Formats: sequence, C-alpha cells, structure tokens
Amino acid sequence: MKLLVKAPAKINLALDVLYKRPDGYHEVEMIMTTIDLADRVELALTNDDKIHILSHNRYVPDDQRNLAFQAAQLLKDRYQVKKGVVITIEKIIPVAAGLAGGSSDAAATLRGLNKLWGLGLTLDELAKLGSEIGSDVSFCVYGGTALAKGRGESITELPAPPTCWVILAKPFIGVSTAEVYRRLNINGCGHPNIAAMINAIHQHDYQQVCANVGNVLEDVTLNLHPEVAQIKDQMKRFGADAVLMSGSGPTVFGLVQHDSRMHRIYNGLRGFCDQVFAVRMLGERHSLD
Ligand SMILES: C[C@](O)(CO)[C@H](O)COP(=O)(O)OP(=O)(O)OC[C@H]1O[C@@H](n2ccc(N)nc2=O)[C@H](O)[C@@H]1O
Ligand SMILES: Nc1ncnc2c1ncn2[C@@H]1O[C@H](COP(=O)(O)OP(=O)(O)OP(=O)(O)O)[C@@H](O)[C@H]1O
Repeated sequence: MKLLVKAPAKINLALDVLYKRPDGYHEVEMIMTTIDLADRVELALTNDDKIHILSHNRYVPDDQRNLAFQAAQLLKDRYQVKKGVVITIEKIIPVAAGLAGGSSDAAATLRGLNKLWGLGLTLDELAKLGSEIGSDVSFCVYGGTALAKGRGESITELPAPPTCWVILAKPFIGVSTAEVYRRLNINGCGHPNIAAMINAIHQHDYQQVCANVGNVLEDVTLNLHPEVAQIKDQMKRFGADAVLMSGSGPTVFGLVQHDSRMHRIYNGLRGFCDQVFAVRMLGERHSLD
C-alpha cells in the first residue's frame, strides 16, 4: 500500500521575537503561510518494522537525521507500531533555505502515516507530536495561514491573505537557524507590528499586508551574508510591492499582484540567484492530502 502526500513550503510574512526563554528557545510571534512550492513524500508500507529514507538530493540525509525519519520513529515508538515504511522524498523545496522544507516533510509524514498505519489521530494531536521534532512542524501539520506563538508550536488559524504572486530567490549560501537566533540582539532591533498584519489579513487589504511585512532575524542574516541584501535591493528595483527574508533565511521573497511585473522580477533575478520561483500562496487551511 502506498500514499503520496504533499509537503508545501512556508514563508513568514512577519516574524517577531519577544524574549529568550530559560530553555534556550526564543518566544516568537509569527504570521506564517504555505505556498504552492511542495516536496512530494511517498509512503510505502513494509513488513520489516524499519524506516527507510530515499531521496535523490545529496543534501538530504537518508538516516535518523532526516526530520521525516524522526516523524515516523516518533509515531512508531509512541503507538507501538510494528510495521515499517519506505519514505521517498522528491525534493522541490530548496534545502536550508528558511522555507521549512524538512519540517514540512516531517509534517507530511505524520499526516500520511496516521492514515497508512490507521492511528486515528486528530490534526491537533499530530501537531503536538510535531512540536517534539521541530518548532515549525506544528504549523506545517495544519498548513494554510496562521499566527504562531510560543517557540512556534502554538497555532491560531487565520483567513487567506489577499491574492498575489510570491517570487522566491535563494542565494547559493545556506544558513544555520541556531546561529541566527544566537546572534539576535532583541533590544537593538525594530519589531514588526504583528497585530497590524493580522488586521490586514482579516481586512483582505493587500497594501497593508505589504506595509507590515517584517522579520527581526533579517538584519542578523544580512550582516552575515551581504548577498542577501543585494537580492532584496534587486527585487525592490524590479518593482516588488514588498520584499522580505523568510525565517532565518537566506531565501528572500517579493510580493506583487500584476503578472507582467512578476515576469519582470522573475526574469531579472534568474542568473543572479541559485534558485528562483514564482508561486501562489495556498491561502486558508484545507486538506493537504
Ligand atoms: C526561523 C523559523 O524557521 C521561523 O519559522 C523557526 O523559528 C525555526 O524553526 P525550526 O527550524 O523548526 O527550529 P528548531 O529546529 O526547533 O530549532 C533550531 C534552533 O533554532 C533556535 N530556535 C528555534 C525556534 C525558536 N522559537 N527559538 C530558537 O531559539 C534554537 O537554537 C534551536 O536549536
Ligand atoms: N527532509 C529533509 N529535507 C531537507 N533537509 C533535511 C530534511 N531532514 C533533515 N534535514 C536537514 O535539515 C537541515 C535544514 O534543512 P531545511 O530545508 O529543513 O531548512 P529550513 O528550510 O531553513 O528550515 P526552517 O525554515 O524550518 O528553519 C538540512 O541541512 C538537512 O541536513
């Protein structure tokens, strides 16, 4: 028996850090939304009681370091599952890009194995399990658009943002999320207005969404990697309505509504960046399988 599950990437329309917690993590407030750029995760049942990972991408680990492996292991241990699975990951989302690729593969594995192994868990239960794997996994279990609080695992659903194009540009570098958080000076940076972003989404107000994008981690990564600032400048020059780094980076996204401008930005950035995509937001929460 086989199941194919979609694992979409996310962007952070806004990302604020409130304080560093005693457990070493940072208390965040983020507006996250899934986009139409997805890995394909195929789950095939085996009777050997083992977890196997297959991927053609040399940057994706094929052992217990893979977040999809960890998701399967967690379900096996917690619910004494005696079956095995072959997890084949067709990687479309750039790796170590700030787009939650690994987290989304883990979330897709949780959703898929819940069905394949007949566990009968709710999305809320899967999201709670996901938070044990990584801070972005809970959001990825639900998808759609949400406010994420705590260390990222406390999710409140939001409606779909206004329709627009999301142009993603990833430079050749990779970024360590832990290092970016470690270097952040919470008191020495400007903070995005999360309430204003939530209001803009509720009002379906594209101009206000664009006016309120912001990410406290951006300056940290920009200082480490000046090429990210260059990509931001390029996107602005080609006419994006809003430009921001996603998560801890290094991927930069630009928002536009007009097709012609989307093409201008897309074509202008290709050749300058490692990978460029023009995609839509997936909008509100709906079944990902
Ligand atoms: C930057 C974001 O991607 C934005 O969505 C997330 O906040 C990070 O999510 P993630 O990659 O799933 O993060 P995790 O794998 O849980 O943590 C990686 C490292 O980032 C730091 N970390 C992460 C989340 C958080 N709220 N505070 C942190 O300080 C910790 O040093 C942690 O060891
Ligand atoms: N399924 C997976 N796909 C990609 N990378 C994975 C996966 N599982 C584990 N990894 C490891 O995780 C690291 C970060 O990869 P990932 O693509 O998830 O980063 P990211 O998009 O920056 O994540 P986030 O936005 O959640 O911080 C990679 O360098 C890789 O070694």
